[in-house]
Amino acid sequence: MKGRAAAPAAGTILCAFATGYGSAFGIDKYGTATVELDNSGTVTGAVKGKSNIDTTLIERCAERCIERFGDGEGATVTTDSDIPMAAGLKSSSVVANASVLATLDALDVAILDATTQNGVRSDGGQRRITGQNDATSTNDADHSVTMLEATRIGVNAARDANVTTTGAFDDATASMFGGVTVTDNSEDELIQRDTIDWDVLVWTPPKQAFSSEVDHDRCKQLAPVADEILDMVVEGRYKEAMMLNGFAFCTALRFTAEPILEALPATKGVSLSGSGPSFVAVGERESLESVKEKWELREGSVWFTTTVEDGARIL
Ligand SMILES: Nc1ncnc2c1ncn2[C@@H]1O[C@H](COP(=O)(O)OP(=O)(O)O)[C@@H](O)[C@H]1O
Ligand SMILES: O=C(O)C1=C[C@@H](OP(=O)(O)O)[C@@H](O)[C@H](O)C1
Repeated sequence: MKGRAAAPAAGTILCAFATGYGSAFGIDKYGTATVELDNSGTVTGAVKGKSNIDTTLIERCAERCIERFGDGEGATVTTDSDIPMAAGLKSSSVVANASVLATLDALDVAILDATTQNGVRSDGGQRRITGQNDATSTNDADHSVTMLEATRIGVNAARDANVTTTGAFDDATASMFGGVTVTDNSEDELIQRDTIDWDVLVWTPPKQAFSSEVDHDRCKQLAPVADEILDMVVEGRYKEAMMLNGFAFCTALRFTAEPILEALPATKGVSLSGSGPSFVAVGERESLESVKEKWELREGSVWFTTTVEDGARIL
């Protein structure tokens, strides 16, 4: 049996390194995973076109799905992603979500949408929805699982593979569901989800910053600031939250805040994304064009994308 899935990248509104509360939004750039089950009893990972990448994360995603829903199968998991790795754009959440969904698909496990299951969707008049933590999140005997629980499988695989500090449930839900998500990463709980419609400008410098290597103690000192930012996020003041998050985490993670200054006052929605080194700016395309001109004077790539309302999907 074979399964295939895609998941989008994401940008940061509130980084979870300070308090465990985080917020992120899905963007229109995707990675995919293909899973082929076999009788070997062993799971092997591969990254298309690259041979020097640690495949522990994607292997643990498939293994966790097989341990829970399978019967000792082996598998080959292959990812194909043009999302820069360790750039702050959630490449790890993307491949984890895609690998989990592809494995569940290959195992013929039914994937339930927690939002429709609860009878609420983030459309029409009800923009912001809260309390999506499904009580009956999974039914192993029935061979079914909600997308929220599938997200938790990937987050736990990321913990197994040591590619995360808090588990990054904020990034994982933004990628799995699209829109804006707000989470408590210490409990892997989804607090809030919202839909937004922004143009997004990204600057990715030619460097890497691995989330597992951040100075967590230094970030924790930002707790009082992170509390203020969380209040803004819960009120839907996403752009102001990003601006404050950007200045705060540039200080803690020792990045220059110059790209944020360059984006002001064109947009308040500008931040370092995750553990960096990418920066993201959001708003109307016209006002972001002036930011693009300034960011293009820097080394690396500057590109436009948009937010996405839908997240990961089976292909
Ligand atoms: N295409 C991929 N295939 C397999 N694993 C990947 C892929 N992209 C990223 N990863 C995993 O994610 C890790 C990077 O995660 P992280 O440091 O959190 O950066 P990011 O911000 O990009 O998520 C890599 O070390 C690798 O384990
Ligand atoms: O590993 C983690 O716990 C986190 C990683 C960060 O993202 P990146 O992986 O994009 O740096 C950050 O945004 C998130 O809130 C928490």
